[in-house]
Amino acid sequence: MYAIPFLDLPALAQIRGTVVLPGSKSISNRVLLLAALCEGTTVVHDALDSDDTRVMLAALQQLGVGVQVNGTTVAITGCGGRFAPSSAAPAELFLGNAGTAMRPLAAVLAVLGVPATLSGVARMHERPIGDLVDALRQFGCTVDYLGETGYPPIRVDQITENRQYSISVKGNVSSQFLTALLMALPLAVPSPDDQPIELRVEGELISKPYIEITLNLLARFGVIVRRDGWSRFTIQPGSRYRAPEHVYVEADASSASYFIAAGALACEGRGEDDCVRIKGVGADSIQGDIRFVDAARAMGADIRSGANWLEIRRGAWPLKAIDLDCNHIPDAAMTLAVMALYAEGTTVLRNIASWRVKETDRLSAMATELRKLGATVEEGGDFIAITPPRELGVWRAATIGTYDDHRMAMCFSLAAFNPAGLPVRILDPKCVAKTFPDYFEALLALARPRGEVPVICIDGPSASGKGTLASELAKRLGYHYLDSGALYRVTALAATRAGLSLDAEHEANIVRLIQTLNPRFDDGRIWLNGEDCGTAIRADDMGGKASQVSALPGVRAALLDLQRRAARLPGLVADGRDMGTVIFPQAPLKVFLTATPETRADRRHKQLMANGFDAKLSDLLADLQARDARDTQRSVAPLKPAEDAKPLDNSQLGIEESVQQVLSWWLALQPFAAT
Ligand SMILES: Nc1ncnc2c1ncn2[C@@H]1O[C@H](COP(=O)(O)OP(=O)(O)O)[C@@H](O)[C@H]1O
Ligand SMILES: Nc1ccn([C@H]2C[C@H](O)[C@@H](COP(=O)(O)OP(=O)(O)O)O2)c(=O)n1
Repeated sequence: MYAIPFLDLPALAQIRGTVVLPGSKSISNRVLLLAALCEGTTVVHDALDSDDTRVMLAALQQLGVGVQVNGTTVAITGCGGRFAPSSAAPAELFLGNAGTAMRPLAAVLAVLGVPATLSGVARMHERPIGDLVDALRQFGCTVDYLGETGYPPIRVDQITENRQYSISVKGNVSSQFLTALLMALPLAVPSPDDQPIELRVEGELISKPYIEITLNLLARFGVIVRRDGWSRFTIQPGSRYRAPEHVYVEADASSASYFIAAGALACEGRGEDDCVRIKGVGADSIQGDIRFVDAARAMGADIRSGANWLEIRRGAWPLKAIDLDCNHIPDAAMTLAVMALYAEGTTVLRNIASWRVKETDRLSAMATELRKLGATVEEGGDFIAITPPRELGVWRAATIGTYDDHRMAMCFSLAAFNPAGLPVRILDPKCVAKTFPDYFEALLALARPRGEVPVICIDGPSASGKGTLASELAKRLGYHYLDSGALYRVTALAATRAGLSLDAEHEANIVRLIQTLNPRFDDGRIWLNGEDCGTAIRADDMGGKASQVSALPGVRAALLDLQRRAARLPGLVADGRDMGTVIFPQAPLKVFLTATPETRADRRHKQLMANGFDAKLSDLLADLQARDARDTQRSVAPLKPAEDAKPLDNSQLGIEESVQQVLSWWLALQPFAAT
């Protein structure tokens, strides 16, 4: 996950490969709650691990439900409808911004009469719950507003006897209200002698497919609800939830929409494997958003599907504009809005008033951000009409606001396929954690850049602070980091261990040795054939040895490809001696970092001491000067600034000042207009 203020996506050209999507949020949270209401244990497989499922699990634990998480497998030991919070005081449940937790939990607790308060983040307190509360009150439930009437936070308490068995609920604001009632009310009629409960939907029911998911899952847990059209549902007496032992969660169909769209935009392949392949969700899906497939086909996508897979290629190009009632796919419809940027003509998405009460006012947010890219957008009460930029010159490199809305962030990543070849800046990319924490990693693993992957080179002499600066820049930009010196150090370590002298006579053997080495860098650690060799290569004498092997032309050639392959999306910061001159000569920013020899020797001394190595300052100074001499005077790829490198002497600068300087150089090179 990219927990950084912004992520710059370089212009993307193509996409192909297989993606395994995380589990569906809607199914995961329903299944977790239903399992909690059963007697016995249900093992939920392939569950989504995200912000919204975490708040659900935390709430269930607070209510005394047994929860055991092992990756994406969650074992829930239910309470058979009798929650047992650990303390006698009302449970205080914090539900973040998860509508799929707030609404059903509120209903279940109210129907069971379990005293509790339910709250969330500020946006959750702006998302309506009044229609649900009105329905619950008809059934004798006690629900009070703790803030503004009609919105969370709320408090539920003991249920009263004053109940009706024919309850009306409005269907036009959020289908989650009906879902919540359908999940909660069976708890009230466990005996065959109970009265049936009739639920009447007033007004048009929106997002019907989500109700189908609910009914489907209720049946999986042993409760059959009778449905008459979409306006009357009957909860039968004798309803009891039964643990199905194992439940498999489908991959999220809404998350699939981004990869379906990306394939339609940028997978021109025709070969068997030359496609975007989505695993875990397909034609047999119970999720409403699978119908996004039809909408994407209508826009021109070439899609094949099996029971639980999809294969996507570009079909018609440019895409075809559509005019579509999107009431059945409110979430995935956002993806259509961004696909509209690539269509001929104006795309109109209708009947999407519910966008206004989602994670943010999605109608207004979508219109604002699409306009930043150069599109012409008309925003109505319940529709949006999008006309793409007229010509290439109208596209703009935009800084996309994401409004703490995962779908805004994911949708707008698709703008990186723009024909103008412009990058896209996504603000607060970590908001995808709501449903798909590794979304950007998954996208970037399959996408190819339109041009070169952006690279920042930091070259300079030993102990000038290259590694510190480069790794910090990488962290802040969400880029990969290449510590090229570590490759020479690993080579020196392996050659020394193999008893090879580090000279020209043994060059061929050292080169052969490199071919067998399999260094792996992960999370700041360096693995060599399964051994964590991070400490060994930092030993006092290993810098000098690395410098010796690095003077051998064969060694440099053998390590060349390995270094270039490190340039992966979304970008790379590389440090070494010849990053700017030899390895990445096309890099848009090259920095030549220096500091006086005394400063550098002093830094290295402190660093070694802090790491538990003993070293004498005067020896270090002498070693460093010898190394400078060898690195600058060798025949191949000597240490020297690239012609277009920016010099930075950080003798008098702190680490943060150096980072800020280079960041400001980098940001000044980007085409984003200030927003
Ligand atoms: N600008 C700076 N000011 C003070 N100390 C620094 C600065 N940059 C780096 N250092 C410190 O100097 C030491 C050597 O830095 P390092 O990044 O390992 O250098 P290099 O990769 O160039 O050999 C580290 O302990 C680091 O914390
Ligand atoms: N791109 C590179 C990186 C390092 N080297 C060589 C030269 C250096 O003296 C050694 C060790 O590099 P490293 O960056 O780890 O050394 P310092 O941390 O700067 O002391 O490797 C190189 O020749 N080319």
